[in-house]
Amino acid sequence: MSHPITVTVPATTANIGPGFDCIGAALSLYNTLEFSPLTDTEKPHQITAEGLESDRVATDDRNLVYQAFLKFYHHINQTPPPVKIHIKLGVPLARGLGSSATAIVGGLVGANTLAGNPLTPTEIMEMAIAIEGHPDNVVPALLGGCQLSVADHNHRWQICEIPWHQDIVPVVAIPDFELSTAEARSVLPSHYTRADAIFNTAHLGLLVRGLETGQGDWLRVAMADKIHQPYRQSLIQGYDTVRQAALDAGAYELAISGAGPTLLALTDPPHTHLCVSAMREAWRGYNIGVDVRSLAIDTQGAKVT
Ligand SMILES: Nc1ncnc2c1ncn2[C@@H]1O[C@H](COP(=O)(O)OP(=O)(O)OP(=O)(O)O)[C@@H](O)[C@H]1O
Ligand SMILES: N[C@@H](CCO)C(=O)O
Repeated sequence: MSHPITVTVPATTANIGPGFDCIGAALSLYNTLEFSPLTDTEKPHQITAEGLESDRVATDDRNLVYQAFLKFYHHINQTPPPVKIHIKLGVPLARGLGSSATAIVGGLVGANTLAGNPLTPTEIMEMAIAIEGHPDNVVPALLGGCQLSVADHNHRWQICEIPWHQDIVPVVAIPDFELSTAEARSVLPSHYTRADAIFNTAHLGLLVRGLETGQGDWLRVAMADKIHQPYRQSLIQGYDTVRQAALDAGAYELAISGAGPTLLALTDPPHTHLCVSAMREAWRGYNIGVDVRSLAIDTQGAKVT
């Protein structure tokens, strides 16, 4: 490794209502990871972090960027080189905006670049999905855009980009409490009724067409879900109030972003400012600090410079 390498990875919002574990979109909010050689030392790594909540990031062997880095070298049967990793955090941790995906994708892309790109982008994607356990954050984090990921009978992934209409604005309300994905998955049932399966199938189909066309009538209906949101709403104090505030301000609908607790409203440009302030005020009514932002869809995914 001779030159420092910088990998920029976008946040992602997964599920978008009915697309549990299969659809997600990249957002214009980023983590930046710098990889450089570590010389004149016995240590295998030196990990530092700055920015948003950086004191909450492990800087030892448990660091998720480093874990992914190690897994990459194990996969290619090489000894990992001593590495300095500096993390600039823009994506809040454990809030449902794919922070773990940025770490996994960043660690794999950084390692692959340092090693001279022995793995193809598809192989990196497959490794990222295997580490994260589901594709809906890591795939858009890697590729950008809104991505639907479907495994075939041979466990190969078909990745389908869903066009995102330019007039659909994602607004995220990020509260100042964490909800780990593991906890938010632990409350989900293991079986669902046929009615619930049909409900989500129909709504995901409508969501895909709604995102593509920007048709408000479809988007108002399409974000409903029976697989995860009904079970997670009680973990997010203020959910109903924030949702109602967003709808009253003109949002099409609101969904839990990823595993939560961030809430994602989809709206149109004329209602964006109203929506931002309504969601902020609604959560503040619960004495919950909140950072509300209107974002854009990132179209580039992980970038190496
Ligand atoms: N930049 C980072 N460097 C190291 N570890 C990170 C980084 N970002 C996230 N992590 C790890 O990932 C954990 C959060 O993962 P978790 O899956 O619970 O939430 P999330 O990925 O932010 O949300 P979601 O998957 O719902 O979108 C953090 O607590 C931390 O251990
Ligand atoms: N589909 C995942 C996204 C969060 O990692 C979930 O909702 O649990």
